[in-house]
Amino acid sequence: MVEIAGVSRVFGTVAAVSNATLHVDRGDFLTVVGPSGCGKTTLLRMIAGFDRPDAGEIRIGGVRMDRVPAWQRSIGMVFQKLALFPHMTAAENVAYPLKMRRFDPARIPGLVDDYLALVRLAEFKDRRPHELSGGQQQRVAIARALVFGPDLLLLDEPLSALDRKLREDMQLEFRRIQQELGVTTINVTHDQREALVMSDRIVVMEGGVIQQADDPVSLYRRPENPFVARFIGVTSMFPGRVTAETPEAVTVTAGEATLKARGGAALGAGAAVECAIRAEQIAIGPRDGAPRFENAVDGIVRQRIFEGERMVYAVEVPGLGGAVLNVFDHDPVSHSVYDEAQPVRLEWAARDLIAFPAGPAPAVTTEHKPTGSLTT
Ligand SMILES: Nc1ncnc2c1ncn2[C@@H]1O[C@H](COP(=O)(O)OP(=O)(O)OP(=O)(O)O)[C@@H](O)[C@H]1O
Repeated sequence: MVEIAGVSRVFGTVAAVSNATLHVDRGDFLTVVGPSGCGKTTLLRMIAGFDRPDAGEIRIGGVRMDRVPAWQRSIGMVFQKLALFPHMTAAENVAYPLKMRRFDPARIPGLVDDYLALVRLAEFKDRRPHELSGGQQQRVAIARALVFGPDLLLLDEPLSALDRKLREDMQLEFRRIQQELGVTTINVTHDQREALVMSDRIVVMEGGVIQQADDPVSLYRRPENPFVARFIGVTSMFPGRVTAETPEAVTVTAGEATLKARGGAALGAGAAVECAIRAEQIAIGPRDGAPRFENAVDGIVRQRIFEGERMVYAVEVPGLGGAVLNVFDHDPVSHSVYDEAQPVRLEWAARDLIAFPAGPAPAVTTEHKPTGSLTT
């Protein structure tokens, strides 16, 4: 449905987007996620037609977009700053794009009612924006973006102005509507949770470069470089060196510890590595407990935070050069609780420790489902 091939955009000396290649299947919800300044809005603006690539090409529905102006593209948009017309009712706001596109006036009231019902605002149709809550206003914006049946929906941080509870409700609401209509959607956000909750596929960007594109579970399970490992989930990192390697497992020395890590990376004995371990994969227990996993290190609790559904520990590990590892205990009610300054043992399975080659992340552009090459 959307094909982006080798797209670059440079502003002066800033490479906002570098050689981005990705595709979005019809009906998919794709989220571009990355920290502030990573280039995600620039990419979205080029898809919308508000800006043009310096190199590469964008196709929507098989058609090259080079000479198609924004207003001729069949795209609905919802942005963080809502552009609802304050003097119009919800129904008039939703009718607006239909009037602009010269829909048959006899069809307009029915379409407006259908789309207000879709976003569960049927009984609010006569209210003006200031008479609606933030979430309700956002629903009007969604109805207005979709009512004319666009081929593509673009979302640019549409939920970031909402408070947390409302934002989480609206994430599910967006997903419900998107699945009900089957509209192809590209969303940009800096919020990794939002990306995981809403998307069929996620593209992680950093420094204008696509770092990884994958479905949410694969991205979480198999980050391809330290940036993705750190950005998605809560991950602790520490340096090490490979001492032995088989296809199944890598043996790493890190500080005074010898650890087993997930295999398959073909690093080679002697390679310097960055080790990554997720907070929820680490088990915390007493130092004299029976061993449970291949890897074990002794540490001292430096911080403990009770978040209700989980306990969050920061544990200093002198044997790992003083690295501080984040640990989640997701059953803090039935498990023992450890105090600050208390000695503990941390354990985790070999399959959960990832050894990445040390050094700058390679500029990889990976696609889980590769498409054929594009021809002009
Ligand atoms: N019109 C412009 N002129 C000059 N530089 C720009 C312009 N637009 C974007 N940039 C630069 O390009 C880079 C990418 O910007 P972009 O807005 O795409 O990032 P972003 O990931 O959307 O960030 P944020 O989450 O903060 O909106 C940044 O370094 C930004 O300063």
